[in-house]
Amino acid sequence: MSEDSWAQAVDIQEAANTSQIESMLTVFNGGMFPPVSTCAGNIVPGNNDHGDGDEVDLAEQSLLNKMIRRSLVRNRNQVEVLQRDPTSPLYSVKTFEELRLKPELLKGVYNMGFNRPSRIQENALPMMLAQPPQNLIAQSQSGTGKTAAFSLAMLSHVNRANKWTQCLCILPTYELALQTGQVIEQMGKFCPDVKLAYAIRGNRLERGMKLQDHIVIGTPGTVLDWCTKYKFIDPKKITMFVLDEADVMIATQGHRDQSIRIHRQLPKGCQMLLFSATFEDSVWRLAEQVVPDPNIIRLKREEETLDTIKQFFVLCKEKEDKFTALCNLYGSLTIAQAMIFCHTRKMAAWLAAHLTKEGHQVGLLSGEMTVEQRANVIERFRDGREKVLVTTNVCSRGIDVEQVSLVVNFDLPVNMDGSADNETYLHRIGRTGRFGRRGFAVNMVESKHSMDIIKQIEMHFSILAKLALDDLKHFKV
Ligand SMILES: Nc1ncnc2c1ncn2[C@@H]1O[C@H](COP(=O)(O)OP(=O)(O)OP(=O)(O)O)[C@@H](O)[C@H]1O
Repeated sequence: MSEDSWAQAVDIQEAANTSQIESMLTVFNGGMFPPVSTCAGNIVPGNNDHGDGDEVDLAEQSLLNKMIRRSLVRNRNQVEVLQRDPTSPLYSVKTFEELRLKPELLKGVYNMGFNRPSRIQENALPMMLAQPPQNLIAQSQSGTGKTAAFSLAMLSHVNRANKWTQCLCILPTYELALQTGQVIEQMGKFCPDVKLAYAIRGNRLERGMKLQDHIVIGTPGTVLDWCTKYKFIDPKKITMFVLDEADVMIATQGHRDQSIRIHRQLPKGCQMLLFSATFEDSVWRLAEQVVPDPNIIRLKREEETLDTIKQFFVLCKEKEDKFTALCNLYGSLTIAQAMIFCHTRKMAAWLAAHLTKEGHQVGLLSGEMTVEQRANVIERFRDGREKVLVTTNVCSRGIDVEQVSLVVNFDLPVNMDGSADNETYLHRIGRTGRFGRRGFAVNMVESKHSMDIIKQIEMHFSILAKLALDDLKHFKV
């Protein structure tokens, strides 16, 4: 891909964003939204009627508690059932054996407790392993096994006899790089001679050394330094380049610039694999321009959300009201584990401090913390030592903690221009409902603006109202 094609693609993307924003503003100004009613802590189904008239008042928080409890009990055989349901993203026709994985990788997969591939694994693996190598842009819902899919591709791809880096995988955050590296290590447990290195902040190598690790996983800034400044990696020898959370990697300015600079050094013909749960239309077009002749796996809009995640919103008056609502929900948060998303670091710190003052034990993870602090918080959360994690968008993507049954959007996700950030919404709620598990997402709505945001999200995915009404049918107590 030439520098020009990146630049041209970026222009098109920015133009598309502008028209999208304009159309959103038209809707916003159209006065479609009824006034926000103020019933702090009441869980209201995400119905089209947002405040007056026939809204169903579910004031008893116990209802959500009961729903979560029941769902957790029912979680047990959910995966097996879904993997036999042709409409599920976990369904596959083939077995792992039929995907022709090397025996040591098959052993690794089964050792992780995977019985059958998911749809994305079944479809993407043959494309990623084909000869001659083929590029791929792939979209699949959150928690459906994308990480496992490209990890298997990298482990299959390396030639162990060659003692240099052959696969490069970049992702947007430190936590995600660590987590994905751990998946590769687990999956490659029976391929001990395949080596992996982490190009992440704080991992310092001796100057002048040449990496012999076959796979390098990391964040774009450090990977770039390792390729250009320190020359630990010879980028000309890379034959597989993976971008996870590819939409942010190619559309967010900082990541994009670094990804371009890394990509420019790779040899022509290096296989490119792009994965994400979301690709906004303009970003998809951008991806198609930067990846030569790609295979494509793309979801329809209505397939993007998972039926297993039930979504609600709560009407509140102001920040303090949201806090009261959250405390009322607290019993539900700690049944399994919960993640609470705030818009800013300041708000996350405020919320964590107030919850702690109320006697609740919570973890706090936000971008200004040191990498050691961040690693420590996420490890404690993974181990269940903290059942509730208060965080920002830094944890919205990719983090895989299977016990998370509830996501709370204390602040709804918004773009810089104040419009709904639909992609981040999907990633945030996707921290629950991992690989067929049931999950709940509760959105705090406290102003006309946030009601507008929830309405935009609801319209975008056409999902909130339908799921909530279904819930009422099934869970009425
Ligand atoms: N074939 C499988 N069988 C059983 N469990 C699986 C399988 N593939 C992946 N998993 C598990 O499902 C969970 C989600 O997988 P993974 O993290 O790969 O999803 P993802 O699509 O990358 O998610 P995200 O979009 O959030 O990044 C993980 O805990 C993983 O171990």
